[in-house]
Parts: sequence; structure tokens; C-alpha cells
Amino acid sequence: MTEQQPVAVLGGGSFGTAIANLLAENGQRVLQWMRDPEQAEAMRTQRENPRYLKGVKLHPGVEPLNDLHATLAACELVFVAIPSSALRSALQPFAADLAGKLLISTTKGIEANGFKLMSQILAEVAPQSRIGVLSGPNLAKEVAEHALTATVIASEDEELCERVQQALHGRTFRVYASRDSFGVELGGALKNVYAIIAGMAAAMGMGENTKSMLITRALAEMTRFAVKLGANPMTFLGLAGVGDLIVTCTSPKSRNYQVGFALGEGLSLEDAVARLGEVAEGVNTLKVLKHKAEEMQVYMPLVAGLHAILFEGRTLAQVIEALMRAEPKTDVDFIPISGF
Ligand SMILES: NC(=O)C1=CN([C@@H]2O[C@H](COP(=O)(O)OP(=O)(O)OC[C@H]3O[C@@H](n4cnc5c(N)ncnc54)[C@H](OP(=O)(O)O)[C@@H]3O)[C@@H](O)[C@H]2O)C=CC1
Ligand SMILES: O=C(CO)COP(=O)(O)O
Repeated sequence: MTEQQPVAVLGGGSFGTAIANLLAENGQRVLQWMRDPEQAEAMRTQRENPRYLKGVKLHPGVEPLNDLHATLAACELVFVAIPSSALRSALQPFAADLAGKLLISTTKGIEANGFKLMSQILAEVAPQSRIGVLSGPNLAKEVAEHALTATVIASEDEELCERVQQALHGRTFRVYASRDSFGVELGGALKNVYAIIAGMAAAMGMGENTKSMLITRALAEMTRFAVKLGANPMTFLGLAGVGDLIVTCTSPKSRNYQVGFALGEGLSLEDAVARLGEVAEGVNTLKVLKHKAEEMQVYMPLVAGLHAILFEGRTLAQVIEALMRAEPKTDVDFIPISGF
């Protein structure tokens, strides 16, 4: 009998480790690549990820490595969990090794230069590869602790979706398929911005009505933007849209929410990010999104308001006043008002 090919996970952070464990629990041998040899050694000997996922045992089927060339040579199915700011520079030198692979991006961010999503960067770096996007309400710690969880694998490549479902679908993790990879990927990136706002609102002790208004208007805003870029609005009613928006805007386990909470407590952005010590993609996404919304002339008052507070010297009180006093609008964009 031939030995089963291992699966690769690129990234030594909390989500990479949670995905590596899930794959191993499903019987796969997993090569988890990380750039730091000391971290790989610590994980090999301690059998946990002490920096990013403390208290969660690393499955015996996960091999932490720091040789990316060897990792890619051994695997065809490759999950990518590297922050958006580093994904291109980390993988570009290994472009030749990525040819022919099935690359699954789990990274929820946008590259500033040209407003590129991670799957688009992967396609540029490795045009000979097959690409999918994994996104949904998937807090790493909860995935790792086996909270019942669902996610979406999105790609026009049906066989790739099936491969990912086979590899990841299990007792505590359901994997749904979608063909709208653009909408799924945009949903995962955009919701991080609103999680920062939700964290601020929580720190300021705002009411439940306010939290609900924020989440619902966030969904309206992100859907409006995505549709202008060509995504299917229905995708935003799914796990990678409203599902991920809810979890990230309501959970103190979300890093973006934590940054917002720290801001609401009065910390500067710099201090809030430093206190977190992990990636909060929403901060970069906010800058990129504000610029793109202006360029495309999409009305995004929450994005504009958060940007004004963080980067334009406006106070929270000024922004809240402006948002609440803005001219009345219709509720759901896609229902014509004359239809009532
Ligand atoms: N955590 C979560 O709940 C979820 C996260 N995601 C997404 O997954 C992505 C990764 O997040 P997550 O694992 O949580 O991040 P973490 O902050 O937990 O870890 C980041 C990891 O990326 C590594 N890294 C940073 N820069 C580079 C680089 N230049 N080359 C190689 N590796 C690098 C870090 O290594 P080092 O320690 O050496 O700096 C670290 O291992 C994000 O885009 C996030 O949105 C998606 C779903 C859930
Ligand atoms: O994307 C996530 C949950 O689905 C994780 O969100 P944070 O990056 O804010 O922790």
C-alpha cells in the first residue's frame, strides 16, 4: 500500500495550528511550516504552540517544520495561514515550488497595492496552481477546542472543494462549499473592520440595541460594497458573510474586537495593537477599504467614521453625532422602496 501524501499548513499562528490539528485528527499527516526554527523546535518538543495557542495539545500527526522548500515538495494540498501583510513576500521566493499545488487561503485581509485579495496574490505568485478560499465564523481557539463549527470552502474548482471537504470535514467541523469565492473572501476580510467598531462599542458600555444596529448596518454596508465590486449579495447571508460578522463582532476572543475594545478604553491604536501581540487584519483593511470606497463612490459611513477616529483626529463623540444625525436612509438596499 502506498503511503498517503501529507498535507501542508503554512503559518505557525493560532489559525494555522488549529487547522493543522483538525487535519491530523482526520487521519492526515500534516507538515506545518513556520518561519521561526526556534518555534518549530519548541512545538516539536513541547507538543503545543506556546506563543499562539497555549493550552491546546498538538496532535501527534502534526510535524512542525521550518523548511518551506521541503514542506512543499512533499505535499499537494496546501493551506495558507500567513497574515496578509506577509503572504506575498513569504511565498514569492517559492513560486516554482507552488506550481501544480492546491492552495487554500485562510487569510482574511486585502493587499493595499491594487486592492488584491489573497487568492489573487496566490494566482499571481503561482499561476500554475489551483486555488480555493476557506472562510467562515472560525475563531481559532474554539476550532482548536472542538466547539461545533462550520466553514465554507469556495472555489470554482469543484474537485478542489471536495478534496478540502474530505480533508477537514469531521465530528466538530462542517465544511460547506460555495462557488462564489470572491464574495466569500471579501466577507472574511471586510468583517474585521466592523469587529473593531463592535469592540469599541462594548468597551463604552453601549446597549444591545446599539450592538444589533451596528452589526446589521455593517452587513448592509459590506454587502453594498461587495456588490459594487461584482460579488453575489446572497453570499453575505451565509457563513462567510453574516456568520463571520456575528462571531467577530460579538466575541472577546476576536483579535479585531480586542483592538476595538482597547481603543474604547482609551488606548492609542499603537498601544492597542502592541497589547494584542497577534495579527488584527482589520486595521490594514480599514485603510485600504476607505480608499477603495471613495474611489468606487460607495456609501460606507461606518468605515468612514472609524477611519476618521483612527487616522483623521476626529473624536468618537463627533463621529457618533454625525452618524446618528446623517440623513435618513432605506433599510435594505436591494428592496426597492416603491415595493412597500
Ligand atoms: N485566529 C483566528 O481565529 C483566525 C484567523 N484567520 C486568518 O488567518 C490568518 C493568520 O492568522 P493567525 O494564524 O490567527 O495569526 P497569528 O497572529 O496567530 O500568527 C501569525 C503567524 O504568521 C507568521 N508570520 C508573520 N509574518 C510572516 C512572514 N513574513 N512569513 C511567514 N510567517 C509569518 C507568524 O510568525 P512569527 O511568530 O514568526 O512572527 C505567526 O506564526 C489571518 O489573516 C487571519 O485573519 C482566519 C480565521 C480565524
Ligand atoms: O476571522 C476570525 C473568526 O472567523 C478571527 O477573527 P480575529 O482575527 O478578529 O480573531
